[in-house]
Amino acid sequence: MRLARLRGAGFTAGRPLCHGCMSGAEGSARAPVFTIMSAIVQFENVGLRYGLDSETLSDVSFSLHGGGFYFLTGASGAGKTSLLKLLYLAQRPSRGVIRLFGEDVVTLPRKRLPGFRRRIGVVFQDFRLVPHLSVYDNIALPLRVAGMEEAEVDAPVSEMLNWVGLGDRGQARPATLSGGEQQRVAIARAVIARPEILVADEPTGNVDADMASRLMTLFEALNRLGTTVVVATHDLPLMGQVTGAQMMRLDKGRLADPTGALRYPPRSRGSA
Ligand SMILES: Nc1ncnc2c1ncn2[C@@H]1O[C@H](COP(=O)(O)OP(=O)(O)OP(=O)(O)O)[C@@H](O)[C@H]1O
Repeated sequence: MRLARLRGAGFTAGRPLCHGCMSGAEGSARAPVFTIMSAIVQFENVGLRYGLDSETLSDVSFSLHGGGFYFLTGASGAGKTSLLKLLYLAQRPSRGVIRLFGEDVVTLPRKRLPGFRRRIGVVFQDFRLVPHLSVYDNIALPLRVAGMEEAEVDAPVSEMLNWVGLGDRGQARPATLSGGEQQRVAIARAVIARPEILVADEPTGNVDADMASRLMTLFEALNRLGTTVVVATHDLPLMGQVTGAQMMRLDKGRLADPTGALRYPPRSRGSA
């Protein structure tokens, strides 16, 4: 079923995610082809406390809609990574309600969590590549976990390697790559299986401005195919690059707008 979903989304050999999306050839001004749908993520009065410390996140309430593109911003230590961890189910909140895909995931039995996690692609701030696997095998991992037949793995992986500019590094081990190259492998691995939600924590922190812009174009291409994208970043110009994207700002663990209302980033063409 998963494979059928990947195929349905166009991920078959010879049928790329997006011709030229890494070169910007598609152009970010093109209208999204995917209509924004009902709430896919809902936080209601969520609080998070690590141990006996005071709350890292307090009274966080917001809704994200299927097919949307969202940025999460805020100063260092504001709680961005903590919020994303709640979103990709690496952490349970201390209080409040979190619904993903319409289901309450706070009270969900543990055995059901992996099924939810598989629907979410994550670009971790510290990459978390598997050190003993090649770059190629790291990127192929989600397809293999999803049960894709080996004969079908090569085309999308090779294509993804080229998109992130690592076509000649497929057999390298992660430790032999630069930080920026490892980050691109982490992004390729997160997006290759077309997750329903993509969560990326500072995904452009280690790459130059040109590569950051190209990676954002890749995220936009994925978003146009229906993936809801959530990116934590400090990079305001990058936020303004994505047409129609909205942003939330965290300030010392609280949303700057406690109602959860979203804003358009400065310089976004969608903010007019
Ligand atoms: N596992 C943990 N145990 C205890 N405290 C933690 C843990 N993880 C984060 N914190 C604390 O929570 C606060 C928010 O951290 P978090 O990493 O979520 O912020 P951030 O906005 O992502 O910061 P940055 O932009 O620097 O990555 C910090 O004070 C941090 O020390």
